[in-house]
Amino acid sequence: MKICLLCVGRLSIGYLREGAADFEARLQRYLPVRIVELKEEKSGKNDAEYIRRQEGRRILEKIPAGSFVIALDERGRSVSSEKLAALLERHMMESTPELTLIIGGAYGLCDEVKQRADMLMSLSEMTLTHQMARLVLLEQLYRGFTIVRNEPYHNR
Ligand SMILES: C[S@@+](CC[C@H](N)C(=O)[O-])C[C@H]1O[C@@H](n2cnc3c(N)ncnc32)[C@H](O)[C@@H]1O
Repeated sequence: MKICLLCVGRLSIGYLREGAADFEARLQRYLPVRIVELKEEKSGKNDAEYIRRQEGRRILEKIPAGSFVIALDERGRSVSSEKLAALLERHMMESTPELTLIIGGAYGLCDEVKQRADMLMSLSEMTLTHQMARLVLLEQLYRGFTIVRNEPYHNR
């Protein structure tokens, strides 16, 4: 199995870039990880729906065929680290070719992307910046694999 992260926007903050690179490198020990950064829509500044739709179009074009799609949304299903680990393990056992996780831009994800997703997942009920969400997600994926492999990282 491979992991693809589709992210609207870049990591412009140094400490988040550094943290994300660290967890991405740790994750690569378990499986190939590809991070695709998509352009943030700059036009239509006061039209959130237009921005979401434009960014949504770019996201939908990049979803790899045959992948299981998880869209990140604060209103999605909240899962514990153990449940995320179980989900990762299940997809590896079922030979899912690719897990695609999507992080939206400043105005979130459009309905078309949410409908395309197989699951909407929340990292917290609180709203994170898309840059913070990327770091938290990478850490949780790494944590998930250490749980699957029973490696020392997650202390319960
Ligand atoms: C600044 S947030 C967008 C907030 C937007 N107002 C909304 O209602 O979705 C940018 C992106 O980060 C991700 N994100 C932020 N907080 C999150 C959370 N608590 N759980 C899951 N994803 C989150 C989502 O993918 C979201 O589209």
